[in-house]
Amino acid sequence: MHDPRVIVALDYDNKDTALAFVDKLDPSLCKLKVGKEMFTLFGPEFVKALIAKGYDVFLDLKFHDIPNTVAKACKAAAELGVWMVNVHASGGVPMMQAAKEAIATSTNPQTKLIAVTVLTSMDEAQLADVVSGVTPEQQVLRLAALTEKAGLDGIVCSAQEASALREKHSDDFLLVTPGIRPVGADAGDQKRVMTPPDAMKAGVSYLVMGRPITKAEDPIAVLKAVNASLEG
Ligand SMILES: O=C(O)c1cc(=O)[nH]c(=O)n1[C@@H]1O[C@H](COP(=O)(O)O)[C@@H](O)[C@H]1O
Repeated sequence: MHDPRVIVALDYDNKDTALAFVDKLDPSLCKLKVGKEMFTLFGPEFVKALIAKGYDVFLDLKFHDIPNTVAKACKAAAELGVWMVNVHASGGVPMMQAAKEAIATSTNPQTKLIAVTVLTSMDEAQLADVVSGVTPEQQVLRLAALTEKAGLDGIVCSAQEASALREKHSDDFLLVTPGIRPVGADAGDQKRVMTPPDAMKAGVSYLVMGRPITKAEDPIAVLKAVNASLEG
């Protein structure tokens, strides 16, 4: 079956607005991401409603805590029936391994587990405030190696790091990239950005896009244009 490459970030504060948008889509056009805002407002029932409509749902709660806590949270997330969940790679290998093992013993063991490396909103200066002496690309490569060692399915990174990552990781290691901006779109708080076709050419697996689609006058038209731009 056709596997859509775009994951639309449903970052709405209103369930009806989100569902009105989703009702104009179909699961062949995109996957859907539910993040901290919508999950906090509308909870697991909202996630289950999207899954019931046939969508692959990425539950983006970016868990980062001690291994036992993250493992239990990941198991609970997998048991909602989501397609993918994520943790922060900087939580370390034991935390990531515990999360992977917990998903494997859940009722939905095929749930994909990926780890966030360096947030796409961070540039070199911001990263230097947190960890000195490394560029974003070096830090992403380091955390990607840890993630692979822990046996996860892939990482969240920016498309700017994708070609360097593909030199070290095979095509089945998922690179999921937010910070995707079509030419001329407002970057907002994103710092490490790339256009959809350039991201695909760099070796990305899935593109996460929020505001360039959800804030557009005609979101469906923008999504279809992005999909068409990936086919070339
Ligand atoms: O894990 C994520 O999805 C994520 C990681 C990251 O490094 N950067 C990032 O922007 N995201 C998410 O990706 C989405 C990007 O949305 P837009 O900037 O509106 O396209 C948001 O929902 C973020 O929470």
